[in-house]
Amino acid sequence: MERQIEERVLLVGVNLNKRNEFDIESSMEELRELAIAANADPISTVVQNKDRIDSAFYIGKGKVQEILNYCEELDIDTIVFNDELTGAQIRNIENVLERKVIDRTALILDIFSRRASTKEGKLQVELAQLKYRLPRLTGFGKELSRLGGGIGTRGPGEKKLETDRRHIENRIDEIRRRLKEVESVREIKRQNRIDSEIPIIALVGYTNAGKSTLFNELLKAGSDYNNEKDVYTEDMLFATLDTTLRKTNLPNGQKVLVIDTVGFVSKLPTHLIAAFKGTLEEVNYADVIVHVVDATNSDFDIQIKTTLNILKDLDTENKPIITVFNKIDQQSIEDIGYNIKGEKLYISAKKNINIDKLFDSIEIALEDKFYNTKILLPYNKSDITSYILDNYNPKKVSHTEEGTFIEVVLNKKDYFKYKEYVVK
Ligand SMILES: Nc1nc2c(ncn2[C@@H]2O[C@H](COP(=O)(O)OP(=O)(O)OP(=O)(O)O)[C@@H](O)[C@H]2O)c(=O)[nH]1
Ligand SMILES: [Mg+2]
Repeated sequence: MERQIEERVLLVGVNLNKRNEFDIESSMEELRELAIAANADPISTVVQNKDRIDSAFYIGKGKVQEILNYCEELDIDTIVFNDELTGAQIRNIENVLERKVIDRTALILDIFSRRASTKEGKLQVELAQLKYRLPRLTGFGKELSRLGGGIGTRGPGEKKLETDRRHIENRIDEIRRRLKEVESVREIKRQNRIDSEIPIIALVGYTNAGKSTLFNELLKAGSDYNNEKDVYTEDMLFATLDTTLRKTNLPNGQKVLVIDTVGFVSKLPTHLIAAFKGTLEEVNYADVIVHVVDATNSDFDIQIKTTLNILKDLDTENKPIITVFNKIDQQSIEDIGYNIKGEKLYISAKKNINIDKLFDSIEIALEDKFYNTKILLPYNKSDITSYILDNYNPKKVSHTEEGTFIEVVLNKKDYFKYKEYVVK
């Protein structure tokens, strides 16, 4: 475990009063939760109303002086800004405050660097961190870190982030090469999955919506469910960072793959979106997308928009989307009243409310790719019988005089291949 650093942080934001954005209180609250997720201790918040961002200081220069007083009074180690800063802004502010200054992007990258667990995830986070750092090299005064570490100084694993341009460029090249290798392995696996024609259900949505909780709940219906394989869930932003993919079966017996994905957040750093496109690409191959929404969050409408925008970027527009308003155990349906295209359901992943309805909707969405089949295989066709028993989860198997009778949901390819054995 990493040594616990009690980094005392001050959160700073600018209220531009733009429409269609989070209101500033929600945005600052989200920044506070992000700071907690990075193990920091958010001590206080400062917001300035402004018409536009100051190009030299982000906030007004006078405000920076005011913040210096807070920093001394409150014994602040680090100041976290709610938007991405330029290298010059970081340098200018650090010169006045004589403390480490980081922005929302560095904060998010820091959380990701602590949590990424797969080889690919770690490489992607490091790449995103280095690309973020490259144009800001002069802005980072490592010596200003009063704790000798903390947010913005960590890389995945134990590695210290590099500060030398040439080293960074070399490291970026090396990571790119290594990522290519990992990607080619993933491409082979993906091709195998496409060939096996097992349909894919992808759970997507804003961070903390309940995707992982729903993932575990959906897998419970599977015939070989084992709770030791449950994924991690937590009331915290970015509990999940790596895509998890698991095989299971629907109540109708049909085999499926379910994927749990990283959550989205507003102002997701562009480098990180690029980096995580790799793992999110799995969503491109999904047959159904289940968009999980936290119905108890007062900003769920903006969270929906943020998610849909990122999905659009991923080229998933022609896929069926089922929107599930989750946490309905804590929110009345009448209060939701949100208009959205496609199918809507109200569920609780935690309290198992309406999960059966979600299964029905998923089965219907997959219907045209699959056939509810009754098949009778003579005993001299035992190779076909074994193939079906190995690859499907039949609803019923019985041995009759004429052969093995199987009731099963077959995929299109197999249905037509074995059509001569289908019984009405
Ligand atoms: N009351 C209530 N809480 C829920 C429900 N579903 C999930 N939660 C809680 O919401 C929090 C977040 O759940 P997760 O499943 O980790 O959410 P996630 O979408 O995977 O979040 P990230 O991986 O961080 O993006 C946890 O504390 C869950 O226990 C629900 O139906 N009702
Ligand atoms: Mg999760």
